Amino acid sequence: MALLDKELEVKENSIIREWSGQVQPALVTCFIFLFFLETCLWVRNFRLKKRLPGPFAWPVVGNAMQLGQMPHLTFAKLAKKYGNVYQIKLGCNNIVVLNGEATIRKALLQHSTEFAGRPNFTSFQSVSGGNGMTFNSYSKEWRIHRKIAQSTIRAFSSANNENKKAFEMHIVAEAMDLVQTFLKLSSNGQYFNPSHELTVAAANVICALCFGKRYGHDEQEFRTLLTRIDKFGETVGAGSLVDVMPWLQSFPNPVRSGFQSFKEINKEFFTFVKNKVIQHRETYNPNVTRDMSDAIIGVIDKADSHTGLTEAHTEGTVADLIGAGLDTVSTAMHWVLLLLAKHPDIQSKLQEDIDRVIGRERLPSIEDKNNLDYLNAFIYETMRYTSFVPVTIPHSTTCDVIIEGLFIPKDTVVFINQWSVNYDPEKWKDPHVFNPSRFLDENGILDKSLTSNVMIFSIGKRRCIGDQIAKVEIFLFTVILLQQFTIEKDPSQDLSLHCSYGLSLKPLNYKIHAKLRGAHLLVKTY
Ligand code: HEM
Repeated sequence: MALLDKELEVKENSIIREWSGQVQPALVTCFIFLFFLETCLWVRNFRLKKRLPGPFAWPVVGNAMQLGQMPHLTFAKLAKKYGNVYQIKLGCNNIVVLNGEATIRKALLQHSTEFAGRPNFTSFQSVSGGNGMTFNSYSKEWRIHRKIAQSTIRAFSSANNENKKAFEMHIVAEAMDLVQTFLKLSSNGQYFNPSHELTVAAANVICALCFGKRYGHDEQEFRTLLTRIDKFGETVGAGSLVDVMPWLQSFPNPVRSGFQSFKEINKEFFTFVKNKVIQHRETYNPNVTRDMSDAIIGVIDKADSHTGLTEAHTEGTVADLIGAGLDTVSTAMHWVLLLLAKHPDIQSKLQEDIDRVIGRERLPSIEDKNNLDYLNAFIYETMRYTSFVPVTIPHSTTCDVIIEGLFIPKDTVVFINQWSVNYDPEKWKDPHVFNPSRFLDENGILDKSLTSNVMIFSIGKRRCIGDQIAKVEIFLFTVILLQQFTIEKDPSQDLSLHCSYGLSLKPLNYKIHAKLRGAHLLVKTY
């Protein structure tokens, strides 16, 4: 038996050797053929001006291997060589990359409809049950959908004084809860990673608006859900390989397992939101609008008009707002704390201003915003310097379009490199230096013509619809934390600006200590 096994083994080995002896040259020939074919096509299209400028794309993978860890930096480098509009290839997909303020403005404002689409990516269909607004392409239905989401946000944050105040109180309440949590985590001189607490705080603001409910910092189920959502942006960010190389799904590899967990995260998150919306539907009273979920149910589910939208879109909209609202604001606050700890001189100056304008006897309010120019400058500089949404969610062209004299066909995927706007050396002196004062004029007043040059919320038809509420949240969280604490870095750690890449850039783990500034903490006033 053993002999037979040995014989079979020998036979198998020789078959494998023979097979690989035939297959390997065939593979190499195939690759060389593909390479020459690709080169000939590239040269022909380039000569016939059928192809936009851009780097040579390798067969099968295109330029995927050239993107590096931080694709937005590679995109900016390539713009120096090929101009502000060029083409790369990821897998078999042609992708146009737009760089620089003038080009991006021209595309997204002057040709707003042409650039308002979203690619038909598989990963996008897993988000918000496939019925959200953010990841769906441009259409008549989509326009109605976006209007509903936009007016719901406005109604609950700025439509009238009463709602403005209620929104402000939600944020102040969360900020004060964060103060208590930081105090606990800093007890006995401890240093802690603020990441999770910031996510809970941001999630609670948007959950309070959408569901009229908030969660405690130590509610385990909520914490687990939020930790998993943290990974969401890695798959939908520009340069993610899941959608452009579908063949990666056919054998075990990190991209495939990343996509599996992306689908699970989305399912879990969407089920959480859907259940809340269903509870709202069951207790819905048309005479009392309790929160954003009720408002959206009222406009989509209960409306007589033929919007083309269904109950599934109601759930998709709420999921969109929560998803977009928590990750971005918490990432912004993550950078704010890191930069405060890294620049104690800037932090002291901010606190001096806060003490002068607000003092220690009352809580800050949104009315203080106009009197705190240096703090506003600090927040704008944080957004510019970190450019933490470096490339927008991928767009696509809704029809053929010509930009900067270059032809882009319908349904082309378009990456918009916001980072290139925020680091343009023509616009910003020493862009790699963190300097909030660049936004102040000689009298220390915020220069609004400069702040409008920071690009982080995108522009045009796909511009972020939560920009105003995000700015209010970031201002109130920052001013309250700075009034109560001095943020100190862990002396045993070098505070680096290294971050992970995805839809948003997130700082890598760091630790801080929140040192109480006064003898006692202001009592809760809500
Ligand atoms: C500092 C915080 C935020 C930043 C930096 C930010 C940035 C962005 C960016 C870059 C986009 C993509 C635009 C594009 O594809 O061209 C976007 C889209 C969006 N944002 Fe925000 N966002 C923030 C906060 C929020 C908040 C708080 C909400 C709502 C609660 C929100 C809701 C949305 C929605 C619904 C979209 C999709 C718009 C569309 O596809 O038409 N965002 N945001």
